[in-house]
Amino acid sequence: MAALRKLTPELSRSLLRPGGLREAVGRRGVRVLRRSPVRVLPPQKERGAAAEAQQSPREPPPPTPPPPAVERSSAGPGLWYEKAAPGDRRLGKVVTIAKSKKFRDHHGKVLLEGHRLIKDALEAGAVPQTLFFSTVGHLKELPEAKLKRANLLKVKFEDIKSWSDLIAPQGLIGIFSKPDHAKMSYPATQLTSSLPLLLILDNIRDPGNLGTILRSAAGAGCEKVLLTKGCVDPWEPKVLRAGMGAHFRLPIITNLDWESVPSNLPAGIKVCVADNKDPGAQVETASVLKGAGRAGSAPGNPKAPVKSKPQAAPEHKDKEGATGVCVPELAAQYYYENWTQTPVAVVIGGETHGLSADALHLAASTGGKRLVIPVVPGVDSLNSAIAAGIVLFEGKRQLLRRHKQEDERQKFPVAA
Ligand SMILES: C[S@@+](CC[C@H](N)C(=O)[O-])C[C@H]1O[C@@H](n2cnc3c(N)ncnc32)[C@H](O)[C@@H]1O
Repeated sequence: MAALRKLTPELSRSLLRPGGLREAVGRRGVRVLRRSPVRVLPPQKERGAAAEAQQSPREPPPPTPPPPAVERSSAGPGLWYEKAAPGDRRLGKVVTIAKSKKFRDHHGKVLLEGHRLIKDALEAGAVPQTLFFSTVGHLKELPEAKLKRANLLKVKFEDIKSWSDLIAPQGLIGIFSKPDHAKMSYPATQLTSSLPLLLILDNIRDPGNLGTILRSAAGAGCEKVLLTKGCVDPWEPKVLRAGMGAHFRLPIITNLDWESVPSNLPAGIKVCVADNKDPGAQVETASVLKGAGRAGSAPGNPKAPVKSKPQAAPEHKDKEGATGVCVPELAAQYYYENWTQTPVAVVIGGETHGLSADALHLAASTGGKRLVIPVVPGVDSLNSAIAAGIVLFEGKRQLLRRHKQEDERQKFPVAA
């Protein structure tokens, strides 16, 4: 009976509600209340009255649950950030993006780590989506205006450390929309130092090499870099790390097939190839299999046996009967002899197979040459990044010297 008395106020409240209640007997003989499975709604007016009755001061409606708590703090005017709860799924995404090219391509997102890289990216106009940081101080060092549309998420340094690839993580990682070179604005100093010198990369597979080459290209003042299909993704974390910000200093055009390379080059360009192949061997084998490895050592005398005019050789079959793609003959010269004209491009071959037949055809069609870095006989080819550095900085030296000579001719014209 005591239990029944306890229920009485609840029962009376329930009876006020439309739809009615029915009583049922509980397991231990105590009457408990159950909602009727069928609710008959009164006409609209009565429902309003019932609602009013529910909202009377004596009968307050049950409080609506509050929205999920999001702790937001200010990092400056108009700059709000959240604190990540343990197990926040956005943190997991970071790792996925970092590791999967497929994910990066599919979602059009890239991962950038470290203060300097993120600052460079923001200044070049890259669009941040989410920024993970461990202290508010990190945000203060970045251009504030560029952060306003990003999700800012404060996480524990230990978490960043556990995702980070860096030896000394800085506590700052960002997910950005994949930058579009056509929409980037590169640093003024880079633009004013830019030379009519382009770089084409042919199957560079190693992330460390690609990053190092991009860094050298930016340092030499290259106008842009073209990456043919087969090169490693430049947005891979290891490439970004080795690139040291080069990605945001000059246009990098990716995933090109050889047919579309010429349309990405300025008109009238000469394309040269950096080549470790011994031109002496070229006389005997005017054609090589497409993609097959070629002689690895640099020549003693690169000029001796080659013809100066490039010409395409016909297709042939090799000993095993596989159809080969013929490569044209190209004149060879040492890299330190004059090869620059305005504009000029250099192709660097891949680590495994060296220069492709496509690269050699492009060079032949533009009147380009093989550029040879002489090495001690018996020493194998140079690392692609080292070769790129040597050739690019020599190209820079030649272009600047020519520029200086032209300047002097204009200042002090020789009287006819
Ligand atoms: C590691 S090498 C390629 C080795 C490859 N196994 C071959 O035999 O061709 C990669 C690229 O670096 C450049 N390179 C390496 N050594 C060079 C040299 N001595 N002179 C000019 N370019 C060189 C070439 O563009 C070459 O295709």
